[in-house]
Amino acid sequence: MSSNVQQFPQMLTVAGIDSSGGAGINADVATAFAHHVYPATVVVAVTAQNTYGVQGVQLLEPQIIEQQFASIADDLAIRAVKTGMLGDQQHVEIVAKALANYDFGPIIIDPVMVAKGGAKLLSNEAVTAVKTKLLPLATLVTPNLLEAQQLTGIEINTPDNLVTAAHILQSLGAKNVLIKGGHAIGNELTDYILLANQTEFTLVNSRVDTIRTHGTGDTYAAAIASNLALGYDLVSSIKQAKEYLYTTITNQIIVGHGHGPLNHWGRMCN
Ligand SMILES: Nc1ncnc2c1ncn2[C@@H]1O[C@H](COP(=O)(O)OP(=O)(O)OP(=O)(O)O)[C@@H](O)[C@H]1O
Ligand SMILES: Cc1ncc(COP(=O)(O)O)c(N)n1
Repeated sequence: MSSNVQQFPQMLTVAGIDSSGGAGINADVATAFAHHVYPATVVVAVTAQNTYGVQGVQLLEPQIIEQQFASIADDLAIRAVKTGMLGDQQHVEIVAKALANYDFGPIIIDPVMVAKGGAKLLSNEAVTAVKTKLLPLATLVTPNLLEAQQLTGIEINTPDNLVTAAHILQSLGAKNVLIKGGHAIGNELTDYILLANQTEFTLVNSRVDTIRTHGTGDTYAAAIASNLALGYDLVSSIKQAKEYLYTTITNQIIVGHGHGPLNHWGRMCN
């Protein structure tokens, strides 16, 4: 019998597990596989959640988090990394230290703070650690509007404020900034991107009328990281990720009774 050996680029996600499978590491792994990228995982938190909300959170002990990083760094060839839910200040600091210590390629920081259902996934005290320890490492930071407000301290209620917020995020150390517009009011959603070379662009799409948007932020960042691992430049990685995300939202699947997960088979449906 002949065997078939293949190699796929490897990416790493550092985040929490979602028992309902829709967000966090679960979304990241599904996204990576859909991109033909191999996902490694550092689990920072285990959550009990479903499409109605988050019922429980358990942050893992620092030692096992550090060991996961070391195990991966000793053996795999990671070409891009993304972070998601990190929980509290201590865990943000552990992750920042590991990311500064190991070379996993470009670093995408998705500063997850609150789940769709309103549960807090990052403590208030941890926001300072995200600003001072994680943002300086970020190749790209991908806050939603509320997270961008928290990190910059300014209210984003005009296009000018959005641009100002992106510049503040750069001044905190993030090389490139993507502020997501999913939480805006209205049917036209705009993501604003400010690149390291000071060029800017927007990605605009219409709002799909659905409540099945559990894990959109994770999926977006994981798709960008997957595209970077595949060797695409940052701009095309972002644009392709946005297209991927849109296929997962428009081709809906029914799971649970609340904010259901995305459809990572979406591209196969078109
Ligand atoms: N109903 C929708 N229709 C189309 N696109 C959407 C919809 N909801 C979110 N998106 C897109 O998904 C991306 C992420 O949106 P959002 O701003 O909600 O991020 P997020 O809050 O980090 O996501 P999450 O709530 O999953 O953590 C954005 O590009 C946004 O335009
Ligand atoms: C483990 C984990 N990570 C991230 C999210 C955010 O996703 P959403 O805002 O769609 O609930 C989540 N709910 N759970």
